[in-house]
Amino acid sequence: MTILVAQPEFVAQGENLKNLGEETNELVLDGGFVLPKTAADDVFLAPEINSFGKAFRDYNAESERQKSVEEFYRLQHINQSYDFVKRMREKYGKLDKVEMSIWECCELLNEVVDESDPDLDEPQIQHLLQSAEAIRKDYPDEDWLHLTALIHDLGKVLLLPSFGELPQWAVVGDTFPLGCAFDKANVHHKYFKDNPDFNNPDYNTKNGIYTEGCGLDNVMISWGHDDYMYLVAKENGSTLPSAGLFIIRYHSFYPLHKEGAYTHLMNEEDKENLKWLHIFNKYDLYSKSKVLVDVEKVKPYYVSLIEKVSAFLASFGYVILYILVFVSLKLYNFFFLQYFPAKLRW
Ligand SMILES: O[C@H]1[C@H](O)[C@@H](O)[C@H](O)[C@@H](O)[C@H]1O
Ligand SMILES: [Fe+2]
Ligand SMILES: [Fe+2]
Repeated sequence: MTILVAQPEFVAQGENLKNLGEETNELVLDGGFVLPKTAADDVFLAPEINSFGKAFRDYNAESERQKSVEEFYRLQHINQSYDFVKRMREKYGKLDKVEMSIWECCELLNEVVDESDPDLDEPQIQHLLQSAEAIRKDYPDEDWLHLTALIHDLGKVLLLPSFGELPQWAVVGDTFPLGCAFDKANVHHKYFKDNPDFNNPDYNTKNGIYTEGCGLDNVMISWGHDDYMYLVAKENGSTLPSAGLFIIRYHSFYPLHKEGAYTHLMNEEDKENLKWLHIFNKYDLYSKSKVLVDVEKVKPYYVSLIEKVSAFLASFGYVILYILVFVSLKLYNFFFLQYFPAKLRW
């Protein structure tokens, strides 16, 4: 298995489904997750209803849960302003909270439930494993994708006391850019009218402070678990391919990846990476289920994925390290730094 991928090659979905084998149109219900079973099937067949008996991401459904989700978006839309995001980026950019491994952090999500999500009210460690297990089945060789799924929502630890105990509106929910007009494609768009940026003439035009094609890297996106995890990955020197980092950073940016809004801000690299995000999104969304993953059962696989190269280092020892350090620092990175160091600064 290749473990060091500079940038994974994009394979059209039908191609990738070949490994599912059988030439049948039958659907397989697997822990609530429906997979298409034919190699000829180019179209991903997603489950039609979530575990509450509603359509996925139906923000207008009549239910108690939907009322609290709407209240969540009211608060989020009012409070996430350009200045707020700027302050959060500065504050959390210091990475002075704690030091812990990826798996330790996953376990903290046992305590976290996402109030913005109409499709899942299970502890978030379940969501990490449900999405990672689902994507692993269809893409068995793309270990960077398994790891990306495992960590994509880890930033939700921001809700916990040792990470600053931010309110839900500052951690979860769909994301959107600040510094330009709020697009109608955002769910519950009406609540933006009470956002301090709404009437700011610098911010309320289509491009606002940005230029067309400037690249999402240069855009201030609402603060939350996506940007925080991206920052942690980046600052800890993660060697995940750029598509993995893109998925982590923009997976909640539904107005863009689902509705096609704000695409004028993307550059060429963003467009390439978006193809992988589209694939990832199906697993992120449709794996949400009441059928829980047995954490202890799958733990060895994910722990070994996180630790992969440390084992390599231990077996070859310092002699090789000594030689390689002198050959080139790049080679050192290539052979010894897996996607993440053992302990991360958060
Ligand atoms: O409610 C959900 C949840 O917070 C997810 O983690 C996020 O990625 C989605 O965009 C959002 O709709
Ligand atoms: Fe998320
Ligand atoms: Fe997710």
